[in-house]
Amino acid sequence: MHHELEVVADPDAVAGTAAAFVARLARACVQAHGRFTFAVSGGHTPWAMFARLARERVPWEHVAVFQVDERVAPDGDPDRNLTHLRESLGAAPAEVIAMPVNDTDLDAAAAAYGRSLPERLDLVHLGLGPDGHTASLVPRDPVLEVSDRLVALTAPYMGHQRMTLTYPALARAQQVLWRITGADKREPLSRLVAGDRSVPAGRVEAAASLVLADAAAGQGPARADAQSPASP
Ligand SMILES: O=C1O[C@H](COP(=O)(O)O)[C@@H](O)[C@H](O)[C@H]1O
Repeated sequence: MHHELEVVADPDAVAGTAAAFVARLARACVQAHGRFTFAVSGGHTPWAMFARLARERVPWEHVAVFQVDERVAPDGDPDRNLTHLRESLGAAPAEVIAMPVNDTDLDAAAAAYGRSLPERLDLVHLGLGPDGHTASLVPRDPVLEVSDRLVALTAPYMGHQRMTLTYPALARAQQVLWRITGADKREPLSRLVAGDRSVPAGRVEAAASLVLADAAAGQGPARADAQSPASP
């Protein structure tokens, strides 16, 4: 698929540009159809963007936040994406639809989460691992081949089993926003924008894709690719 790439100076500029993009899209979607459906990824780097987003003009009472992926770990665990998401959103009155990773029957829980997803996700926010993973679509895991479910479980990866949206769920995105920082992402970023399907991120399909990267990640071959202003 085609990715628009915008390279900005540093992680702070990525966070600010991404937050402004999300806020503009949220306002436009709420004005157009009364709701903004937003799926968010986890990891270590998104939270600066969410802290900035909390200061933007967003119609939070009309925002539904879904999770892109989650570690199977207890509520409040520092490894849970939800823990950081809730902290970052603070008092923003968004509806958060958490992945049910504490259910005893995780397969049934994943299927139930799949049923809760809307037909259309206005925005899916994704990160990129140094190994080319995105969401919890991790290299060599059978989850990469799941085509009949919207939500699935992985084998243990970096300390935890994960629940993740699958490629068919990500394909419900009207817009994907990738937020990529750091020199360790340079190689996978090059592969992503080149459409290299040998890395998990390269297999994501969606209606539109904007890649926001800092200079450390966006140097090299990726930098020569298309650049465009970040507006929805
Ligand atoms: O494990 C994960 O890592 C990726 C990348 O995280 P980042 O902090 O390096 O951007 C993330 O997108 C995914 O949601 C997460 O579970």
